[in-house]
Amino acid sequence: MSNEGTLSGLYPFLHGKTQDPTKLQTALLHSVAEKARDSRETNEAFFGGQAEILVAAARTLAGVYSSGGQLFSMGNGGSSCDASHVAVEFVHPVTAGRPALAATNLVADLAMISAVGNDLGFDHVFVRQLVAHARKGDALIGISTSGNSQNLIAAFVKAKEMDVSTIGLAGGDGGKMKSSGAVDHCLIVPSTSIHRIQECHVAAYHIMWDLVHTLLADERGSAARKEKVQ
Ligand SMILES: O=C(CO)[C@@H](O)[C@H](O)[C@H](O)[C@H](O)COP(=O)(O)O
Repeated sequence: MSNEGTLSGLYPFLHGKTQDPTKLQTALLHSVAEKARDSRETNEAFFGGQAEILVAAARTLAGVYSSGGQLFSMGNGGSSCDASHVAVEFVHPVTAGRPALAATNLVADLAMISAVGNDLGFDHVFVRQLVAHARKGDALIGISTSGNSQNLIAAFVKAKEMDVSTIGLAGGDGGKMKSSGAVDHCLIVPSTSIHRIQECHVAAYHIMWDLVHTLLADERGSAARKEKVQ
């Protein structure tokens, strides 16, 4: 899936070993086209293969919200930014008229992360917060390009012990996120390129957010119709 290796010919240009500006421009344009194609193909393969898992995850999350639960999000590095983005998306909907839904980003508090990381170890930074804040019936989403970040896996395992629903966004072969059996809905981007995986993750949680609102609106509509009939 990844085409990262095929572009290694570009690097001599960037290190000034080749002085031909025309060749460099051609190589740069070629790189844009190649990466855009890879991005498109990865996106199509991902959503083509995993739409049902995405809908199932959205149904679970809509159920959590309609029962008064909330969402927690987590990730490392670039995926920590995605975890933050997920929480903002739910709390502060960009589309007018959609209700705010409770979501907490477990990566937001540096004092918390440094205290738990320093005292107990980095593997505990999400588990600790989950135990403190989550309740039975809530949901946890974890984002990892490799699927192998131990702090996420530990939190997923703890979430299942606490009856918290789990949604995972991974890449490659899904790593431990898939093999742990602790993730109820595991979406795996079929690529080994971190960038392509991250791009699909953003699209996946945007779509999931939209599906959750659609499901909740449908539920409100059904309840209103029932009330009218009675
Ligand atoms: O890919 C980026 C930035 O885009 C890196 O910062 C990356 O997120 C970090 O290496 C993470 O620690 C990787 O963790 P994970 O995605 O495998 O869970």
